[in-house]
Amino acid sequence: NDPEPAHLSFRSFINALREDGDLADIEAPIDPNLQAAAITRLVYETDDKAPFFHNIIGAKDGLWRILGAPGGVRKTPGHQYSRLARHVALPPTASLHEIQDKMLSATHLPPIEPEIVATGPCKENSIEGDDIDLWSLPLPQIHQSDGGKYVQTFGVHILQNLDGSWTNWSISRAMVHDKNKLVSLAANPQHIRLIHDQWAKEGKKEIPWALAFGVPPTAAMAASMPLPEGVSDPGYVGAMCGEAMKMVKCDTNDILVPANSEIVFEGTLSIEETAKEGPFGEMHGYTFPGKSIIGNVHKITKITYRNNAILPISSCGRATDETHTMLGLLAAARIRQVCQDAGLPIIQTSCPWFAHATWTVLKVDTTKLRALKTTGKEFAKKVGDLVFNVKAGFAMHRLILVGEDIDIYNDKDVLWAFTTRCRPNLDEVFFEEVLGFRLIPFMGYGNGDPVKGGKVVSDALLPVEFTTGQNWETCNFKNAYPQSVQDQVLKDWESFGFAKLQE
Ligand SMILES: Cc1cc2c3c(c1C)C(C)(C)C[C@H]1C[C@@H](c4ccccc4)[C@]4(C(=O)NC(=O)N=C4N2C[C@H](O)[C@H](O)[C@H](O)COP(=O)(O)O)N31
Ligand SMILES: [K+]
Repeated sequence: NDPEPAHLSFRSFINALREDGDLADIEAPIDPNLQAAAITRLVYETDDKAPFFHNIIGAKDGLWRILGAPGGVRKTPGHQYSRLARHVALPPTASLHEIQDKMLSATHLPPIEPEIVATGPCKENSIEGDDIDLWSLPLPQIHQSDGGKYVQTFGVHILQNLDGSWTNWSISRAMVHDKNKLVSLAANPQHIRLIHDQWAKEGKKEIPWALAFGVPPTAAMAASMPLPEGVSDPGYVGAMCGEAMKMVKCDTNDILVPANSEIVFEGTLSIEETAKEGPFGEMHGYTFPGKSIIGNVHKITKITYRNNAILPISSCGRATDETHTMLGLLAAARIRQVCQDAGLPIIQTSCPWFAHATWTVLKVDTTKLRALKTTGKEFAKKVGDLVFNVKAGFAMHRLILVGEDIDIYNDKDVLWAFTTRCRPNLDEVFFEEVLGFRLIPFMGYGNGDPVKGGKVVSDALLPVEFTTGQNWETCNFKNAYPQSVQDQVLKDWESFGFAKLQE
């Protein structure tokens, strides 16, 4: 057991899940080839407990146990997002808005730089140089048609820009390419790509790099979020937590990694060496068998790891997994921040799971909106021009604008507003010149340019919300009857034989 709390220690986080009744301890022998990921996949599709595989077939010398679905959703009413809440030291009843707020809380705070400690649990064991043979490890096969063993689906890549003034953490998939090599996907505008190109421009051949698995949960959340260029994740997370992150230096380069990481791959990201990467079962729910692209090669010089190390995996695909609950939710959070920093009257943003992180719903403060004396067309264009040209908006292809009466974290509310208040075409502003996201099937496997356009802002505000405000009465139980009638109905409800109402 680690002394740190759950948001600062992966092992404490796992213990917290167990205490929440949100962990399935599985002692049976489990095959890392498909079986572990398949169990994890069904956990996502049924909102069940996080699977902790204690007995992975082929594990040796403490490499490794596996935790699946670190960021999954629960079915327990009122506790649906407790696994995410535990990542950021919020109570298990925290809402998605509160989780987003917490992740944005350090936006305008000075960083608290990490504390470098001499050693830590991640240094308990090591494998070096020629002894490194990834093929001898119990590598997970996440989906049957993946192009390789995606050992990396929830570790944190750590890189610095050329002068070391910026340390970037990010989650990007990587599959095993050779006994000591990975190949990863990080395309424009991701920061790994940006840093890679900076070093390439200076004629460098390789970049010092580390990949840390089983990092403090708050670090995994920050790594999943598009912080502004130049904002170092360690200092941001320190400011968020109100204390310095404890980091140790890699043995074979100067990269700092969280001291209590489960497993650390140390090495370099090659500037020139590339290799076939993919296909991989994607966050939008598709694998296109046999379709690979070109990725960057990482060379591992040393592996260090804790006793009985734990590998976290994301068996991503159809909702609801970490690519929706972390990637989508936190990109939406940053979109809120970007809009507010630009003075737009946006009070909340959400990323409905059914939209697989391709939609962001924006709740507008319509009192402030009316003061702008603008129209739906103008406002939609303003929001799109901003959001579709910043990194946080990169993966989003539809923004939906709604008023205060909509609970944007409730799918029924979102779809009711979208289907009844947004006239197709007339109330929509299309963007064909902005950067598009190739991984979405209608882009990468669609009819148009795979990396340009295909975006829209759908104005689901009625014109009256821009002038004098809501002029309708919603036809539902809470709004179409006087309170006295509602009270009477609720009082009689169960005595008439109806089921107890969910709060
Ligand atoms: C939480 C999470 C985020 C992911 C990913 C995954 C998980 C679990 C897996 C399961 C591995 C699937 C793929 C999905 C895949 C993907 C690729 C592009 C866009 C969205 C997803 C990609 C990836 O492979 N490559 C990539 O460039 N970015 C990814 N992100 C998004 C990035 O972590 C996010 O964008 C951050 O902000 C990066 O930091 P930065 O802003 O650059 O400092 N992966
Ligand atoms: K990041």
